[in-house]
Amino acid sequence: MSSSTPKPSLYTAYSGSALLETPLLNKGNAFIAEERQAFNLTGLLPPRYETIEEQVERAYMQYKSFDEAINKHIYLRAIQDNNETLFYRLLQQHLEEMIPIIYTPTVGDACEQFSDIYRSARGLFVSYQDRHQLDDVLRNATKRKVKVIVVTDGERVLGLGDQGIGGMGISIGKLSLYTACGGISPAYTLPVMLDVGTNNQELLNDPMYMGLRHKRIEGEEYDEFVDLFLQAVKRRWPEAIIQFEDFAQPNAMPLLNRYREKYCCFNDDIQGTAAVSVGTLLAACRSKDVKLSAQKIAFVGAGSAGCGIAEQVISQMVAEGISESQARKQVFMIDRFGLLTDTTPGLRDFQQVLVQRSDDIANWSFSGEFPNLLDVMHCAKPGILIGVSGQAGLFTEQVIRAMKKGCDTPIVFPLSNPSKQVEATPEQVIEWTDGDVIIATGSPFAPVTYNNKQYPIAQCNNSYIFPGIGLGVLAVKARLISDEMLRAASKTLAGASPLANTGKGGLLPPFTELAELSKTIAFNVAKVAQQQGLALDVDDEVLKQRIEANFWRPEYRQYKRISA
Ligand SMILES: NC(=O)C1=CN([C@@H]2O[C@H](COP(=O)(O)OP(=O)(O)OC[C@H]3O[C@@H](n4cnc5c(N)ncnc54)[C@H](O)[C@@H]3O)[C@@H](O)[C@H]2O)C=CC1
Ligand SMILES: CC(=O)C(=O)O
Ligand SMILES: [Mg+2]
Repeated sequence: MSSSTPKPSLYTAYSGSALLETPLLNKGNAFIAEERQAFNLTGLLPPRYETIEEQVERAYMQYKSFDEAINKHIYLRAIQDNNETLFYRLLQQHLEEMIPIIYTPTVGDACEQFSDIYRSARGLFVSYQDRHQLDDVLRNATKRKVKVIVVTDGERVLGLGDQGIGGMGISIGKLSLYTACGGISPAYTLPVMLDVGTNNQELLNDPMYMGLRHKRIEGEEYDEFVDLFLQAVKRRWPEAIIQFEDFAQPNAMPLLNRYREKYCCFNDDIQGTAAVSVGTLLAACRSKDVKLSAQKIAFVGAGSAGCGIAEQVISQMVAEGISESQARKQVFMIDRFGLLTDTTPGLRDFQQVLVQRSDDIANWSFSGEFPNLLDVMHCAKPGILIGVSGQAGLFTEQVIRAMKKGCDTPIVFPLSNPSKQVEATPEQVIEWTDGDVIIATGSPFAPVTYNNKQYPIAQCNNSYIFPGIGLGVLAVKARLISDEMLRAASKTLAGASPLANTGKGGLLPPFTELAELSKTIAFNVAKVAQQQGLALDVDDEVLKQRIEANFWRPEYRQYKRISA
């Protein structure tokens, strides 16, 4: 991808080693002779000028020399910390190969090993001990004009539980996708780790662990700290989008509810996941020529992601014409102790509205206190099964075979990340359904060949949604991120399904098409924001131009010197 007009020169006061050590500005051997002279770089670089294409070639050769995914990750992160333009150019050229390295599944290993593999600083570590000087902390950020923040407290990183400070890895990975797939300039992105301690004893015992070495701060103190942080963000970058990422269940929904009307924020695991899942389900239903509202759907894992998707599924069913109470009857939430019913104790408020009524399951036969997943398969006969439990192997052969007996062409989405936490592998699901299945996973899986037929495996991951949301929100300076805006993203994704559109190919378009798709998502999201009075009212042509103008490309600019 290359822009038609060269970018204007960039004026900078940096020079010498400071310029080479600023990843947003560093060009390595791509500094031309005049720049080397003007910026005191002569002698600091090998003499030969190189184009970015030549640099990419060398970097790719070096990348290939690593066998293990985690080492490839460390290598790519080092390039990112040295020369961001080169990093994104390399990524752009090898997107399909490298997304699993910078994102799920390898980012999971990077979070687990964060302190062991730590090389250099990136983003902001906002720690509880610094709570009285958050304005100073934010002022220290190396980026001056921040437009997108991904913030985590590391308590539920993918399906890997509490990773403490290691959560920074997921904020970094998400923002890399904002740039690679949503064109948000890396100059405007900021990964944030809110360090409130960790309850992961292994980390607390680990001499290498770099975070605060105490149990997590909880309750009022925690809430106050998050609030102080958000207020400081608002003062420093009033228009920034804040993406809450990988907060654990007790905090995820309350934080979203507390701030969704106040700040331009969203929770990726609740809302982004709901948008991508409903979009992918709509595509799956369209390819089967059935309506989502005619389906029964079972969830394994009634947490943030599960309940977020379920509510969005219900909205979609209602939009298709059935009543809300009927829609709720068609949704079966299964958690650790079985099906959520009106007699299940200790449910959170967002779970209570998703229970089955005892009356409605009175004629079910099951032996435990609550029906388990297999009972739900036998008694409800759902056509859709979604896994968001973070627990590997919960979709057993017995479960999948029972499901297949009860419906035509099951739709099975084991969405837990990273790959090692998946509820069942695509290979297993395809075998247990004799190849008659529509499948999508949260992490990438290679296509499966079964009975001489090839099955591409769609990656139903919120990364299809958030880059386009970011691009759209920034294009019209939206004040808030509404459910309707997320629904527009979801619908756009559903409309781009090769399988639903042509009867062939993947359920979702490949990641290599995501940059273009993100622009369409951005446009549709921005239109809805305008209609809701949440954004600048520009006409469609101007909106398209703004989206293009905001879309950063990894190309070097020429530098001109300004005095310090
Ligand atoms: N594909 C995607 O885009 C996304 C995938 N996810 C994945 O979903 C998983 C869950 O994420 P959240 O909902 O945020 O976490 P969460 O902790 O809020 O929810 C997980 C739920 O699973 C339940 N669970 C645990 N063991 C179970 C069992 N044996 N049977 C039934 N339920 C069980 C827990 O009690 C909990 O309620 C993670 O693995 C995450 O990686 C989350 C967001 C996006
Ligand atoms: C994809 C994602 O956000 C998660 O697994 O938490
Ligand atoms: Mg997440």
